[in-house]
Amino acid sequence: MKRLYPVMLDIEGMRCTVVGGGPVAERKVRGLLEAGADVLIIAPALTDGLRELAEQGFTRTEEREYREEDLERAVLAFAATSDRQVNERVLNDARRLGIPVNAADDAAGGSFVAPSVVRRGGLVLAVSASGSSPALAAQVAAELAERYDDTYTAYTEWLGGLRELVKAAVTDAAVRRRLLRAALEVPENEWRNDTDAERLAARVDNLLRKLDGGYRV
Ligand SMILES: C[C@@]1(CC(=O)O)C2=NC(=C\c3[nH]c(c(CCC(=O)O)c3CC(=O)O)Cc3[nH]c(c(CC(=O)O)c3CCC(=O)O)/C=C3\N/C(=C\2)[C@@H](CCC(=O)O)[C@]3(C)CC(=O)O)/[C@H]1CCC(=O)O
Ligand SMILES: NC(=O)c1ccc[n+]([C@@H]2O[C@H](COP(=O)([O-])OP(=O)(O)OC[C@H]3O[C@@H](n4cnc5c(N)ncnc54)[C@H](O)[C@@H]3O)[C@@H](O)[C@H]2O)c1
Repeated sequence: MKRLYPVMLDIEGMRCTVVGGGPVAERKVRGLLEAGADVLIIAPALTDGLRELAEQGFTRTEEREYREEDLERAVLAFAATSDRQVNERVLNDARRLGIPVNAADDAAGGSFVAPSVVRRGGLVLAVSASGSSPALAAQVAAELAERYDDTYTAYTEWLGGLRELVKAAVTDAAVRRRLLRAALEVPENEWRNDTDAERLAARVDNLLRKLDGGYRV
């Protein structure tokens, strides 16, 4: 089994080429669109879902067989056809061009695998079994989706706003760290009230005062 290195890529506005137009390609395309990618789909036949996305202008689509030029300017490539030889060509072309490539039909053949993903605003949970069991990855992600409900969308936003303030106001790194950890103890009924900049600033002040030693900015 490969030892994989996880990353969270910023692909907003960047060209990602998906070769194939079946249900597997559709799943990849939807994930790419959630990250704001500029998706190009190459396939002679498309699922209804992919056709709809193209008609609504969310993707560019070429209804034909793959050729190497399709990878031009791509930052990511996906080989998701049902034809092993075509997928192999996509893998080789992408490698030659230095583009990271996903092989939907071969866990070991690509340069990255697609994890199962749960999004809660800024909180993104990605689960992989490194190709050994996509079903397990999906099951664990479903469990996480229950554990981390939609509350985490607003919670992550609150934490992000608070952290910006703290980074600007607290110069001591050790204090900053303790404060940001203490922020995780603030109960939901309290952080929900921090609806404007003034209340958020008061929260930072309050957390600072509660730290050992009564440190204040
Ligand atoms: C996570 C997820 C993300 C996504 O696709 O976006 C994903 N597969 C999902 C579902 C799924 N895929 C398959 C089943 C049937 C049950 C089973 O076989 O287990 C189910 C379950 C279902 O459908 O319920 C069959 C399958 N998958 C691969 C092969 C080829 C091979 O193994 O060689 C075959 C055999 C095909 C055949 O038999 O012909 C290959 C890959 N699938 C991966 C990802 C990568 C490794 C991920 C990892 O292990 O961490 C990897 C290597 C390549 C890649 O695509 O990146 C998505 C769940 C999304 C969600 O629901 O959240
Ligand atoms: N990674 C995964 O999660 C996963 C899950 C199940 C299956 N698979 C694998 O992924 C493959 C694709 O699955 P699917 O269910 O989407 O298949 P599918 O048969 O529904 O679709 C295959 C697609 O490939 C396109 N295609 C064929 N030749 C092409 C070419 N020369 N150029 C461009 N496009 C071409 C077809 O037009 C079609 O859109 C399967 O063969 C299987 O090996 C992967």
